[in-house]
Amino acid sequence: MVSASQTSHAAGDTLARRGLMFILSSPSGAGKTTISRMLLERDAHIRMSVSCTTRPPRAGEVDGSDYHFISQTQFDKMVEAEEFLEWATVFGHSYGTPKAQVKAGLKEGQDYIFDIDWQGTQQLYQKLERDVVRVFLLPPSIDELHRRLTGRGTDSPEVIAARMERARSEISHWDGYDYVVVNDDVDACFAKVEQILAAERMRRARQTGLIGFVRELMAP
Ligand SMILES: Nc1nc2c(ncn2[C@@H]2O[C@H](COP(=O)(O)OP(=O)(O)O)[C@@H](O)[C@H]2O)c(=O)[nH]1
Ligand SMILES: Nc1ncnc2c1ncn2[C@@H]1O[C@H](COP(=O)(O)OP(=O)(O)O)[C@@H](O)[C@H]1O
Repeated sequence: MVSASQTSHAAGDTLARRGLMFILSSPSGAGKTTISRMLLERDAHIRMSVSCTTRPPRAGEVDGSDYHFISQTQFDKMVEAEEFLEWATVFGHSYGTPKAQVKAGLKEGQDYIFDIDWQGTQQLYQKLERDVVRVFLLPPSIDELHRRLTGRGTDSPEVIAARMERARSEISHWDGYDYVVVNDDVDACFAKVEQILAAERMRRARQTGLIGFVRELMAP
């Protein structure tokens, strides 16, 4: 008997696949950054799409890794030159997804995480529907959201108040997403997000190597 590993295509994991755009959105403080970092640490096949922003860096944030921190003038030039896949204004600052890295990577089977808001999600979905997976994280309660924003210790009381103010309107966009996960226990939430990613990677349309493999299986 011939085992799967003896066939020319071996296991399904080795088949060519188009990359996917894994979007994580949530109201500020619900846990997007935490879940993204866990994914990046544990999954060697996914990279972060690093956004440009005009917001000042928070303590501990690294330029080029958390964001590309740029001036409004630089941002406006990039908009003009159509260098963003999408961009939006959030909390009075500009945020945008640079095009260059992602478009080339997807073709080569590279997956990307996008920590972007609902406006950016809509724009990416309109442009690249078949590559996009939209995941929305909810906090277990509004009080817990407030505790997390305060506990993070990165924002002034005024900024926290503005983020809480905006949370309800962000939550109202929950129905523009494919998956909604409540981030109560962080490990349980992460396990669900991992399952979504695993299933989405197996979608037939993404597995570009399947045609040859199936032909081979069906050959007389
Ligand atoms: N549309 C869009 N939104 C972004 C981008 N980068 C970050 N955001 C969103 O901007 C909002 C504010 O982000 P940030 O200031 O880092 O605060 P956070 O919500 O505490 O992570 C969040 O909802 C992010 O998901 C981007 O490139 N495009
Ligand atoms: N499931 C959770 N339980 C308790 N605290 C959490 C959980 N998820 C995230 N946090 C904490 O809440 C704060 C906000 O999380 P963060 O990932 O920065 O949110 P976001 O990126 O959505 O603004 C951080 O201090 C983080 O450590």
